[in-house]
Amino acid sequence: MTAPAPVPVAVLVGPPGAGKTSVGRALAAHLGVGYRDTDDDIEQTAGKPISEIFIDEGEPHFRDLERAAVAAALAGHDGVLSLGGGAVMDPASRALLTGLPVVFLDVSLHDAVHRVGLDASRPLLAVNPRQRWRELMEQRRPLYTEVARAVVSTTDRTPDEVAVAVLDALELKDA
Ligand SMILES: Nc1ncnc2c1ncn2[C@@H]1O[C@H](COP(=O)(O)OP(=O)(O)O)[C@@H](O)[C@H]1O
Ligand SMILES: O=C(O)C1=C[C@@H](OP(=O)(O)O)[C@@H](O)[C@H](O)C1
Ligand SMILES: [Mg+2]
Repeated sequence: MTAPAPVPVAVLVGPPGAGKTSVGRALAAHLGVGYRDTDDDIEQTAGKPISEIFIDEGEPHFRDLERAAVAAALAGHDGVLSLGGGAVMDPASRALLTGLPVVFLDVSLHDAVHRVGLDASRPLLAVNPRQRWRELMEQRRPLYTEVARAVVSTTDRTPDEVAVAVLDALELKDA
């Protein structure tokens, strides 16, 4: 008999600057489980930072790597998983999220841009970050909402406070 495939205990989605990576680490520590981030997996596969993938091969290539990274992580991780902010744009990735404990980390424009505006490591926000972030969110908010079992705001909260709110939202408090 083959062992059942691992299922992540929580999957975090949301826009850049929502705090997916910071909250994901805090949540994994609270739960005593492993942490995985598809952006880290992509950088490992490519052997270079995301900013360089965008410069050298362009966004479509990054999205191909991201689709593969999401599929691999969802099939092979039983801890906390954070996705890159644009991962939900891919229909195949959205389909893979069906039925999983997905949390949409929401955040105000003000807080997000304060956290990551003009950040060279996020090429999509490298120019005119306020406008770019607003446009990204207009396009993606329905997708984050579609895949999520719960929505948790990270505005005016520390990553630890958000992690506790995620535990609550997913009813993992006694886990
Ligand atoms: N709740 C928070 N309050 C203040 N700063 C935060 C919070 N969450 C994340 N940050 C900071 O914002 C930046 C982006 O956070 P990160 O976790 O990488 O977000 P994401 O993965 O959603 O893009 C980092 O510098 C991080 O330290
Ligand atoms: O929103 C996006 O399209 C992106 C978000 C980034 O991850 P974070 O959401 O963790 O910042 C990273 O995957 C890449 O720069 C593209
Ligand atoms: Mg991140």
